[in-house]
Amino acid sequence: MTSQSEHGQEQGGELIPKVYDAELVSHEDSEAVDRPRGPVIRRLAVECTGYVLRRVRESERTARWRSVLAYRLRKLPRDVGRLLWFMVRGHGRWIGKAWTWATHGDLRADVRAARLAGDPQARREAQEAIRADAKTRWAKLGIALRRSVIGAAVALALLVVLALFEMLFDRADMPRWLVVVYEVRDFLGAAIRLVAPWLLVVGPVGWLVAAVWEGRDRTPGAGWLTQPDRDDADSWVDERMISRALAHLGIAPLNAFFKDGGQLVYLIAPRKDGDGTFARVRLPLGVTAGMVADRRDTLAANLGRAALETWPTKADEDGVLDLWIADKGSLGGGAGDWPLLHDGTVDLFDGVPFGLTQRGLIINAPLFEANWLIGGRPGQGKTSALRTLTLGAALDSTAELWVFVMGESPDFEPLRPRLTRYRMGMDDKVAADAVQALSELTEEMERRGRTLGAQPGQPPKVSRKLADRAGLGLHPLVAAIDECHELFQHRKYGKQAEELAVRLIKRGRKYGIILLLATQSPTKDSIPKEITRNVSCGVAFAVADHIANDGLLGAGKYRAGIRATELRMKTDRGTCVAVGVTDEAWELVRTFYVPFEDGLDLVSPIVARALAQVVENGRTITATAEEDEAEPVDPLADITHVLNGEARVRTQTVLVRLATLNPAEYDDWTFTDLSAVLSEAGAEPVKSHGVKVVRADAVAAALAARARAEEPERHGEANGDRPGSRGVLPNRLPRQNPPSGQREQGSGSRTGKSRECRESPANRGSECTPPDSLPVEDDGPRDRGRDGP
Ligand SMILES: Nc1ncnc2c1ncn2[C@@H]1O[C@H](COP(=O)(O)OP(=O)(O)OP(=O)(O)O)[C@@H](O)[C@H]1O
Repeated sequence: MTSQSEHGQEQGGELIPKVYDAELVSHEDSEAVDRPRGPVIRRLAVECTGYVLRRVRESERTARWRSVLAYRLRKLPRDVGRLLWFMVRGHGRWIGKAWTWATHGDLRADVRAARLAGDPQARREAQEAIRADAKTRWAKLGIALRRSVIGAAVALALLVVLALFEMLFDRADMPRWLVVVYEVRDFLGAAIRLVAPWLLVVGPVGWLVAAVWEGRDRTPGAGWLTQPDRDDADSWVDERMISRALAHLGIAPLNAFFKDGGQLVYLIAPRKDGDGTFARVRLPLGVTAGMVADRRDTLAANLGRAALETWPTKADEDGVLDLWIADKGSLGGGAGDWPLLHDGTVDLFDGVPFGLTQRGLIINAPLFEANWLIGGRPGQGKTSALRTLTLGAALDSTAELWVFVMGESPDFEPLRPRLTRYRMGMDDKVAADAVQALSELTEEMERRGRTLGAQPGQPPKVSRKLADRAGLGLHPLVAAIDECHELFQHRKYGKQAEELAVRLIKRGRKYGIILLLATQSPTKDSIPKEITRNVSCGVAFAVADHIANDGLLGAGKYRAGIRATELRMKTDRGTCVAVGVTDEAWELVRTFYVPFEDGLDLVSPIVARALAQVVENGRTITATAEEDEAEPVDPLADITHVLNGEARVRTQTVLVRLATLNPAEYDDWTFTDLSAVLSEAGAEPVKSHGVKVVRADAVAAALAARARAEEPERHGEANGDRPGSRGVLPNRLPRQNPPSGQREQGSGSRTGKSRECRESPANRGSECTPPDSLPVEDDGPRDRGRDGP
């Protein structure tokens, strides 16, 4: 029991402690009480300090201000000297202004000008203006003085009366309003006593600050106050630098603007943008972005940059300047390795890695729903760029690729196994095949239109899903034509090629037909205007003039400062100006380069990968990419053929027969052409019965002599590289010409190599040649090779 009363009561078998004194506390307070106090406070302090320190350290602004502060401390002596100089100059300017005011300097200048101009009327008026001004000035001064004296006298009289009244009467006996007046007087007196000593200090300081302000540097901007001494000072561009550079361009309205103390409005203050600085400036009245772009060299020099590193272009309005300035030297060096060099695939609907922008970002160039026009002076990287795009397309296993090279160049040889059509050469046959291909592409476009229309929901364009359905034949079809000016300027096929290409460019995009054109010569004659107008992606490597520039990039681009004329031959090889490849108005692109030259072939492994992908994805493509190369036209052999075993045939008849045999080649032949070929071979036409005839024995002798002459040449070729070839071709390079045996048969017939037959735009609906077929007689399109994957 005793123990129960001391320790508590027992309830239900449990001992309840006895409470002698207590206080009601909340749950939180009780928790706080329960926790040991010391560690909590310490932890809180540590956490707070850590948070503050982190914020301080992380804050970019703090870092910047620290750097500015350190810079200013280092520059303190120079700044103090500068401020002193401003103060002196400020006083000087005030004195100058006071002197001008006091002596009516501006009006006197008018008098002087009138005297010099010999205009007595203007002079008299200016002198009268001085007199009137002086009179008004003194009158105003008199009024101000009078008002001040009267005011001071009234105030003094009031104070004296108040003082006397206070001497005579006690304030307690005064009426309330009078007490208030005394209180106001006392308050004002106290305030003046308090402020006066401060005024003695603040007054002179304010005076000095005003003098410094008056004497401040009035050149544009005020960056000197904040610009820190940075490690990357070379890259540092600020408003002051830009304003100063613009102020010294020699553009009259800009000069006047700055002379009058104008300050430019920066719609976007200079900010880091990739490997450079970007700013957007509203230009003053009378100045356009084009005027600044015209003085790009001076602007670049003023900014301490190369012209290529300075890009003044028009923003949305003519009066707004977009200025991008590269960090010094950042545009040197190539774009690095192509991201798909060693692995990776492409979805053509997403684009192909093409190069690095000036901002250092990779451009995934759009291919689907796009057409490209690539151009520039020789040897600047057009073909390589075209090849990179085609290689990218090859890595999309659904894409079908056609390539036409209108010149003797092996740049696309390694791609051959992946190409559905490939023609290369300078002869008319390649041009004829290219036109044929364009014509078939337009037919294919119509077919695709019908196929799309038959799909549920009538989709307006090909989608990835539709392209993947092999049965529909809506896969991406990329047709690349290198040196396309040769085609568009072709005396026979040029016009037709132009019409077909324009139709394809205008309408083929949504059907997955993509045209890539590259040219050395982007003039208005070589590249039809309609093509320039309608291609979505324009790429200009170094070009010679504004005509070529706008021919590739679109009208008005040169004017707007988007200029590939600034790119230097050789130095800027591989760098181009491109429009339409990103959402930006233009890009300066360092293109990726996949080498195929000097024995280094990195293209073939990619093609091998592409082929493997095609097989892996269940598409059918065989290594029979070697198209049946057309046998080069052999006029001598053709003449023998049309002589038909007759001993003599009239030249007129030979010409008619030749035109029937091969209209593409001989349709426009005249006697001169025939005679030239025969004379060169030593079988010139002779006169017989008053008409010119071709003698069969002379032609046969000429053919035999040629065969004898060619024999050692062929042996020589077998033992070494062919002269004039660019780059080293892979071993598996297919034969370009038919075997000599076939040539000697000289019948003018064409040979068709073995190939597999699958459905393709080219052969869809037509009969296929069985594998290992014998020479075919047909003269129609001969490169109906294997289909697209
Ligand atoms: N992006 C690049 N980076 C580095 N070098 C390049 C690049 N593109 C091209 N080159 C170099 O320039 C050379 C010429 O390139 P390419 O054949 O593509 O020029 P082109 O403009 O097509 O010339 P042409 O008009 O004579 O056909 C290449 O062999 C290569 O050495």
